[in-house]
Amino acid sequence: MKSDKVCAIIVAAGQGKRMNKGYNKQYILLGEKPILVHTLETISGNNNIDYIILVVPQDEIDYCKKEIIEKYNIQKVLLVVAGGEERQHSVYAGIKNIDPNTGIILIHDGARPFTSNEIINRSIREAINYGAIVVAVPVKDTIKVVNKELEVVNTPNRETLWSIQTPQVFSSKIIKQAYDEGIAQNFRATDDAMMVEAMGHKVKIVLGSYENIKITTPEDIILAEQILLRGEV
Ligand SMILES: Nc1ccn([C@@H]2O[C@H](COP(=O)(O)OP(=O)(O)OP(=O)(O)O)[C@@H](O)[C@H]2O)c(=O)n1
Ligand SMILES: C[C@](O)(CO)[C@H](O)COP(=O)(O)O
Repeated sequence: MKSDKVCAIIVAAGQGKRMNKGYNKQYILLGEKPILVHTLETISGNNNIDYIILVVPQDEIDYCKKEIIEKYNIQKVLLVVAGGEERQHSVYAGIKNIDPNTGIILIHDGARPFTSNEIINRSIREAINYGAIVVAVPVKDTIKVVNKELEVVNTPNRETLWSIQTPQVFSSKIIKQAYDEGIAQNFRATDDAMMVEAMGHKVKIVLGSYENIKITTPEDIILAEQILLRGEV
């Protein structure tokens, strides 16, 4: 029996509040397809990924099965499960449902439709070697740390700063242990690597792409339309 399956957990159980649409941002059409369909097509089309667990809000499970997976004929989705209050609870819902023969878990935001096969393949390869990787790009702006009064506290050296994206890819043993411990301790993490860092395991950066944006606020849609057009040329 194959004991090194690669699982992709796609977290799409947020509410898209900052998009302010009145419905979940992942159903906004980019070109002719919802954002979530673009994401799922890239992930399911990747030959290194064996199966997908899709995490969505409890009351959107049936809608996603019918209007996303069936309608757009998305392959490899083994389960659609309900997410939780914060992103980390949604990821954990996915982790708890993996096939026991899974060796690698790739975690990706449903709201990042422009990852690529090249990034996915490279990140899986590095995770096999290293155990824990995050895709990221160097920050372009100068970043300042400020206090509650908005006074500048310090300016970190930009060469040490990277903007973190997904996919984030891990050996299943490492990420499972990190999430079991982190959730039990109510540790708050805005990405998956933070959970692994908290357990003392090193995490390595894999170079991503400035096009691998997370669609968060309305102006991201304008940028996303342009990225999509460029990809279709
Ligand atoms: N409880 C949550 C919160 C977020 N996510 C997912 O995590 C990814 C990154 O989150 P973000 O872009 O911040 O999405 P939302 O939480 O939906 O946005 P907002 O904070 O504006 O409501 C998204 O694919 C989102 O669906 C999730 O699965 N479960
Ligand atoms: C995981 C993530 O995509 C890394 O940039 C991001 O932190 C998730 O977004 P959120 O706004 O924190 O939910």
